[in-house]
Amino acid sequence: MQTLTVDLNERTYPIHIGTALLTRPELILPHLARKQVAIVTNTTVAPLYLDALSKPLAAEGVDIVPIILPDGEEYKNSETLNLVYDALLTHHCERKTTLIALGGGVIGDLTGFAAATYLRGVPFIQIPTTLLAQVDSSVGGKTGINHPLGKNMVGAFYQPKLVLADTSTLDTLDDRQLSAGLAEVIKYGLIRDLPFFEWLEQNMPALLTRDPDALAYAIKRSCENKAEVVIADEHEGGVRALLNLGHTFGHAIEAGMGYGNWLHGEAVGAGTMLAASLSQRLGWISEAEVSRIRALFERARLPVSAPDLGVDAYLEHMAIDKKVENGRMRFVLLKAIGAAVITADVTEQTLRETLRETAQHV
Ligand SMILES: NC(=O)c1ccc[n+]([C@@H]2O[C@H](COP(=O)([O-])OP(=O)(O)OC[C@H]3O[C@@H](n4cnc5c(N)ncnc54)[C@H](O)[C@@H]3O)[C@@H](O)[C@H]2O)c1
Ligand SMILES: O=C(O)C(=O)C[C@@H](O)[C@H](O)[C@H](O)COP(=O)(O)O
Ligand SMILES: [Zn+2]
Repeated sequence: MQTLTVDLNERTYPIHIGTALLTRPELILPHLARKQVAIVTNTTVAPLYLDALSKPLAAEGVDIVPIILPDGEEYKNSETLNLVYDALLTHHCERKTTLIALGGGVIGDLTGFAAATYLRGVPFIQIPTTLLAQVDSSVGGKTGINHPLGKNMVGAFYQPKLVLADTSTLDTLDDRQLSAGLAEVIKYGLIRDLPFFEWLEQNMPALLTRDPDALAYAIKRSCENKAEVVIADEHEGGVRALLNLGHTFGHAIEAGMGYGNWLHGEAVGAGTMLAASLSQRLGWISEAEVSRIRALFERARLPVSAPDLGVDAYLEHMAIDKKVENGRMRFVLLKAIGAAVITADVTEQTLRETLRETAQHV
């Protein structure tokens, strides 16, 4: 097992990464304020991993409240959040009850927001079971739910007490979901870590065939990158926005296509290609660099062309992006592979030209 630390003063917490961690209650017990946990999961993950997590904890005298939600991005909303509050209240969960998120990013984001708001805040633990959740969503404390008008529009910054990334759970993940997770892995290389990008170019076949050492390294390096950014800027006053590369376009794709139709990672992949193309139009990166980025996404089996929602529909979705400041959109763009910046210096004409590319790819 490898352990990283997200150093945030009184909110500091460990990320444990390794195999067969789910069944080790000794990793969880020190982080419980009392011996009661509510395990929030979904109808897909519960039959796979709920018992493996619950039974060893119950054997240590922990009272378990299982909360099993419907599965899908389309359920990351206020109705499902209310189901969590209902269950917590029905079972008399208290301020020292710990919420455990067992699942992918949807469960993690929603459970984290429930924890931030139930009784004005209860402790929570992230047990991510998708690659995407292990490399990104379980770390850093962004929690929340979707609104019909926009992704993650209601939420809170609320850090977990512990992240337990059991890489054995990835054995049951399908290939499409594995690729979706790789989109966020590639993101770290693009925004701040050229050597990691180069490592990914060398090791993509090993990742796709689920070589355990390659996966463990990719997860660790991703979490190190994410932790460094979050430590520098927990509440996204500045540099944290770089973690949003590809997301301004990507969130528009997810909402515009209907939540769940494009996976988050797929939308980030296609959105990152639009960000790369926009960076090229501004003269910041070369055509050769754009091709190199496209080649890596293609090898990760991710879409590199965005759907044709229509330019105006894209602009409408993007106008309510969380990075908008004084009514102006701000974009995360590339100065080079491994060097992202945030800028508001994009004319509507350049943006429209970039978005018109989407129509050419369908
Ligand atoms: N908070 C953050 O910083 C952050 C970062 C990135 C993404 N996100 C959010 O995360 C969400 C995407 O997360 P995701 O890609 O994990 O999707 P997801 O949570 O929908 O999980 C993908 C699918 O895999 C299933 N699953 C989970 N674990 C499994 C396992 N071990 N074996 C088999 N099936 C399994 C799930 O039930 C689901 O059907 C989006 O809502 C996105 O906005 C948040
Ligand atoms: O942790 C962050 O910061 C990120 O931006 C990580 C993203 O991968 C993630 O999808 C996040 O939820 C997007 O942030 P949002 O603020 O645009 O919802
Ligand atoms: Zn993301």
